Amino acid sequence: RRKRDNVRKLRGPPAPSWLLGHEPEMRVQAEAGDLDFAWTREYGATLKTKACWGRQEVLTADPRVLQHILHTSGYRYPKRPDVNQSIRNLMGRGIVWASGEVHQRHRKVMNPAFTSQQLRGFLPLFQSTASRMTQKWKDSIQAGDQTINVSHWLARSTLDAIGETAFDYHFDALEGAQSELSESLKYLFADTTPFPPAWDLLFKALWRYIPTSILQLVEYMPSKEYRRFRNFKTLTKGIAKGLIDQKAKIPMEDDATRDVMSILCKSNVSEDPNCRLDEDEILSQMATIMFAGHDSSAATLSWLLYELGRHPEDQTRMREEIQHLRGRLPSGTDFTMAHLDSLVFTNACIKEVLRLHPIVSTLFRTADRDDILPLALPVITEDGQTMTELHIRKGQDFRLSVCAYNRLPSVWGDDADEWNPRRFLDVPKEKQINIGVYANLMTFSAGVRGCIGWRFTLIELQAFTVEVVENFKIVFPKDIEIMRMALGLMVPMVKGKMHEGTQMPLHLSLAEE
Ligand code: HEM
Repeated sequence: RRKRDNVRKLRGPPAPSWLLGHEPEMRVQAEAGDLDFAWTREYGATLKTKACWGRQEVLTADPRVLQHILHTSGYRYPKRPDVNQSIRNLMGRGIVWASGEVHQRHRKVMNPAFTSQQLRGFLPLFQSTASRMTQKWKDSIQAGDQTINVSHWLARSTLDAIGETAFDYHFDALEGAQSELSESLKYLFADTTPFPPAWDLLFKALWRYIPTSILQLVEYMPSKEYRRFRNFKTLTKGIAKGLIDQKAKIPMEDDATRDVMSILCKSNVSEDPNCRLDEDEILSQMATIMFAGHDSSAATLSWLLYELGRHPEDQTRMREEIQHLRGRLPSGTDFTMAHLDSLVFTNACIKEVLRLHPIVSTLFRTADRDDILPLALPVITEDGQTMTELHIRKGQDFRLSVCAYNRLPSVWGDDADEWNPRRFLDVPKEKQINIGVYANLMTFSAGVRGCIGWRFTLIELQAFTVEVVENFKIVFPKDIEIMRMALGLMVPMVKGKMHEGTQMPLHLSLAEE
C-alpha cells in the first residue's frame, strides 16, 4: 500500500508570510547561498520551505536525493513550469527549455558540437584571446594603472571566444567594439530579478496553472525584466538568422568551419526527424549558447582570480607549476591540452573554485509522479524521528541546492566553507556518492540535463588561468569587500557599490618583475 507523503514531517524555517513564503527572503540574501548554508546546518541536508500561496517546497543538498532526481530518474523531474517559462522568455525554444523527447532530440543534435575532440580544437583560440586580454592588462599597468576590473575584461574575452567558437562571429569586444548584444547581456539582470516586486512573485507562482498556449504570451508583458529578456532573445536570434543566411550561400561540403552553429545547421537538412531542429529551434539554440556560454566562464574566472589574490601561497604554487612546465618546452611553444591537463595543482584550484563559487546556485524541479527518495543523510523530523526516505506526491517542488551540496562537510570535510584546493589532491572517494559530470561537483548539474558545455568551460578556464597566472601577480585590494550576488548567475559586486554592477577590481603587477 502506498505510504502517505511525509514532506510535512520535515523540519524547516518558519515562513514570514503565507502569501509570499520564503521567496522574498531567498531573493534578497546578503550573499547568494547564505540561507541554504544556514538552514542545512540547522535542519539537515533536506528540509521544507514555503513558496508563494502557502505551497510547500523541499530544499535539499542530499547527494542521494540529487542523484535520484537528476540522474536516476531521467526526465521524471522536469523543471518547475514557471522557471521553464522564464527560460523560454529569455532563450526561446532551445535545449535549456525543451523537455522529455524534445530535449532528447535537441541533445542528440548538439552533442557532436561538444565532444572532447571537437572542443580541443578550440584551445588555440582560447589561448590567443587570453593573450590579447593580458596584453591589454600589461598596457594598463605600464600606463600606471595597476587596478584592473578583471570581470569586465573576462566578460569581453569570453564573449569574443563564444562568438567565434559558437557562431564563427567576431564581436571584437576586447577591442572595445560596442555591440547591441554585448550591451543587452550587460544589463540583462541588472536591478530586476534579485528584487522582483511581490506581484511578480505571486504572478509567476500561478503560471503552473495556466495552459502553455496562453502562458507563452507572458513574454510580451510590458515590465522591465520581460522587456529585457525579449530584447536579448530578438537580438541573438536576429544575429543567428543573418549568419545562417550567410552560411546557406556556402555549399555544405565547402564549409570547413567547425563552429557549433555549422553543426546545428547541418541538422536542419537531416533526413532523420530525430536529428532535426527547425529554424526557430536553431535560432533559440544560439540565444541559449550565447547566454549559457559566456558569462558563466567569465564569472568563474573572476572568482578564481579573487581566491588566488587572497591566497598568495596557492598563487605562487600554481605559478611555479606552470613555469616548471614552461621551462621544459622549447621557447615559443604553446601548451597543448595534455600539458594543461598535467598541471595537477592548477586543475585542483579550478575544481575548488567550481566547488566554492558555483555560478548556478539552485536548480528547480517538480516531481511528475509520486515517488520515494532515499536519503544519504537522514534528518530528524518535527516529531523527533529519524527520516531515511522521503515520500512525495506528484507535483512536489524541489529546490536543489547546488551551493549547499558543494559545501557539505560530510562530503568535503570540516573545512568545506574554506578555500582549500589541496582537498582535490587527495579526495577520500569512499566518502562520496558519485554525482555530477565533473569532480563530483553539482556545479554543472547531473544526468540527462547536465551542462553540455562543461568541457568547453574547463578548457577555457585552463587556458585563461594559465595565461593570467604566468604573467601577473594578483593581490586582492585591502579596502574593498566583494559580495556574491545571485543575478541570474552568481556574480561578484563590490559592497557599497552595487549600483556599479558586476565587478572584481584586483591589483596586478607583472610576474617577472
Ligand atoms: C562555469 C561554467 C558553467 C557552469 C557552472 C554551467 C552550469 C550549468 C548548469 C548547472 C546547467 C543545468 C541547468 C538546469 O538544469 O537548469 C547547465 C546547462 C547547460 N549549459 Fe552550462 N554551465 C557552464 C558553462 C557552459 C558553457 C560554456 C556552455 C556552452 C558553450 C554551456 C551550455 C549549457 C547548455 C546548452 C545547458 C543545457 C543542457 C541541457 O538542458 O541539456 N554551459 N549548465
